[in-house]
Amino acid sequence: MGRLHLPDSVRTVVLVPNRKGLERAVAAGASEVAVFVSATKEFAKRNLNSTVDGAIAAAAEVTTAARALGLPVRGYISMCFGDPWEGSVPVERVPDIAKTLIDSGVTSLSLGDTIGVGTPGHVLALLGALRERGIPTSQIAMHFHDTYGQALSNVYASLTAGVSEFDSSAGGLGRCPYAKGATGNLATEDLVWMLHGLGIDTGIDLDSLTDTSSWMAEQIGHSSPSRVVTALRAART
Ligand SMILES: CC(C)(COP(=O)([O-])OP(=O)([O-])OC[C@H]1O[C@@H](n2cnc3c(N)ncnc32)[C@H](O)[C@@H]1OP(=O)([O-])[O-])[C@@H](O)C(=O)NCCC(=O)NCCSC(=O)C[C@@](C)(O)CC(=O)[O-]
Repeated sequence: MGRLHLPDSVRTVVLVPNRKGLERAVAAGASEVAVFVSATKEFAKRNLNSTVDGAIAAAAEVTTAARALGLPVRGYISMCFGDPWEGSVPVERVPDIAKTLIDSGVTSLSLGDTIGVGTPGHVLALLGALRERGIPTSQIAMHFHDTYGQALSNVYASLTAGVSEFDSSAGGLGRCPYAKGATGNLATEDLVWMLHGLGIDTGIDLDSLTDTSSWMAEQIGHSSPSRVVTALRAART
């Protein structure tokens, strides 16, 4: 992070698994930190070398310390929809974890469809269950992967339920190396194209973003899975 020269308008949110991570993020100048837990036992073990409850306890400890420093904290819950080893994750499993994170002081939640198996019906059922638990959509971001091609539909369903914050990655690059079968996050370009089509101003220059993610894809040696990047590049030839 020390080598990034970012404008003040850019928020750097750093995933931290424990106090050591928090200390390193603060030293690097992070403007926000994110703790991350799992709705499934197997991923808690593989991703955090912990149990579901152990990871939540560690996240609560980091949250308390981060909040004492005045840092916003986002609480990620992975595997909210399905898990490669445990299969479909029942809706009722997530609200308790979400409520515990909120009660521990996180300023917002991000519900992860880590392996991209979620569908709009499941998204609406999950957001409804959280609303019934008293967790407003204003505190919820959604984190979709596009493994089954459902990410944009899931965003649209989330928008209809009142969610206005979504995670995505430039060019759809990046994936979680600890989740078997996980593909890249929802591509920012695909998300922005849809949002602009809905008349939602993102402030993002799609052509510049496409240039950047095309350059990134070249640096890491694999093409961007983003349909919009592919289409915009083809339209320029
Ligand atoms: C949590 C641990 C460390 C437990 O791993 P562990 O082995 O149980 O931890 P440990 O306390 O025994 O430490 C092992 C070594 O790591 C060091 N260590 C310990 N902590 C840190 C730290 N923060 N920064 C740097 N070094 C650290 C520690 O100092 C020690 O070093 P040694 O003494 O052996 O030289 C490990 O399981 C881990 O790093 N997990 C995170 C893996 C990861 O980055 N996963 C991807 C995150 S993205 C994601 O989860 C999905 C999400 C959130 O994006 C949304 C979604 O799609 O679901």
